[in-house]
Amino acid sequence: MSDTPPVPRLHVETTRVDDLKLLIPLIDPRHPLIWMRKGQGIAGIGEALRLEFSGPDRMLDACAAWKEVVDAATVTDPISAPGTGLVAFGTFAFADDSAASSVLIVPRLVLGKRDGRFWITRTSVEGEDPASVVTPTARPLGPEYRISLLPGAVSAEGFRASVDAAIARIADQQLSKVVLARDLTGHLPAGSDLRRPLTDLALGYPDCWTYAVDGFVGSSPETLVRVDHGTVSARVLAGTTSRGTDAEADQEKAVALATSTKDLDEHGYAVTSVMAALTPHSRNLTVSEIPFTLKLPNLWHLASDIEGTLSDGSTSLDLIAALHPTAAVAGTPTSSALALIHELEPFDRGRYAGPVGWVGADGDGEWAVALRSAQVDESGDITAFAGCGIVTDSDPEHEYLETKMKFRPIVEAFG
Ligand SMILES: C=C(O[C@@H]1C=C(C(=O)O)C=C[C@H]1O)C(=O)O
Repeated sequence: MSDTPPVPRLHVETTRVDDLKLLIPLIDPRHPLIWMRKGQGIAGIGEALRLEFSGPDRMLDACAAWKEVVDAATVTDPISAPGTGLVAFGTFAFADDSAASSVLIVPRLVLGKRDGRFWITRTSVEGEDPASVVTPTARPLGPEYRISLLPGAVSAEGFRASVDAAIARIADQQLSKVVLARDLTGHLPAGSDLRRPLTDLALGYPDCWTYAVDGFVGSSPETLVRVDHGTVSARVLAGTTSRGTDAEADQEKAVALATSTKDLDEHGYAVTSVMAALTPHSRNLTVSEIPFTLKLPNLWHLASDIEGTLSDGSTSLDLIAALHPTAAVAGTPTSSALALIHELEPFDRGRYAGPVGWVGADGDGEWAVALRSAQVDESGDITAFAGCGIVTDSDPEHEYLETKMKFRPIVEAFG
């Protein structure tokens, strides 16, 4: 079921600018919109249009609604690069029955930087004075704050017990892999400036997608899908180990991960699920022959890059609908894994592990799996989730420690 307002006519104009310094100081402290990696990306200010979706068809409904918005819009875009012209930032709930809304937001103003090019896109709704969309200036960050995030619905013992239960189901051959998460919760002081944690995430995790959409913030290393002028790509992650305490130990960790049967199995399920979802929409789909080790400040992941050519004109929204949920965040087979998640996780994942990113007028876009994330509500309540893939050889204590590593970006950005 979706709840979409009538489609307004948007007037969108992109202009090239000489330079844009840092994006984060320009955005709204309470309602930041950002998508960036390696210092490049797009930042949004205000809302020209907000579309909300829910239910099992939330992504397909978003595809249909976005087509209507695009058809009704007038777009002037002399640059025509990823992120210029009409764009919407989006975040989608993980589960079909989630109480969390899924949204597409077209900002009034988008500021972008990519490959040495800088631009501003102004969007007004028909009938409005386009001059009312003013260019922002950098605002100093609000007061510093540090909060603690503590176990919410699931304690450490509770999580280990769920992992045990999942291992038993796998031993029973009810499924091959399931991804189980636990939650941390906290409360932000009134008026907290969300640009502070976002700055920490963007600087601390430059190789990850730092995002903020509708109070949902984080830094994800996993590209669900990227569509750019007919090419489709994805980065699949699954299989994790801690960083070593010195260079030699670190290298040993990476080698052990790359040769661990347990992690390679876990990774294989995730790659297979992405290949199966993309194959009907692509040709020449290739995947790294063997997974490589991806080094992040807090951990190592096993990673595979997938690339191909779009064969059926799908938009990035069509593809997130086809891909979600991959075995990196649900399990294998998908339906049994989702049923077990429902049974063992006593919470709604909200937008955690769902698609987060942006879509353009031509359907191109970049979407990450919303990992290393936190949802900040208007009241200041904050909820974060982290999970890990459970397979037959998993060990509950080890998996618990893995969630701790995965919480680190968010815990340190807010703490
Ligand atoms: C589920 C998460 O991460 C996913 C699970 C991984 C694993 O089990 O090794 C690795 C990367 C992600 O695909 C998370 O960060 O919460």
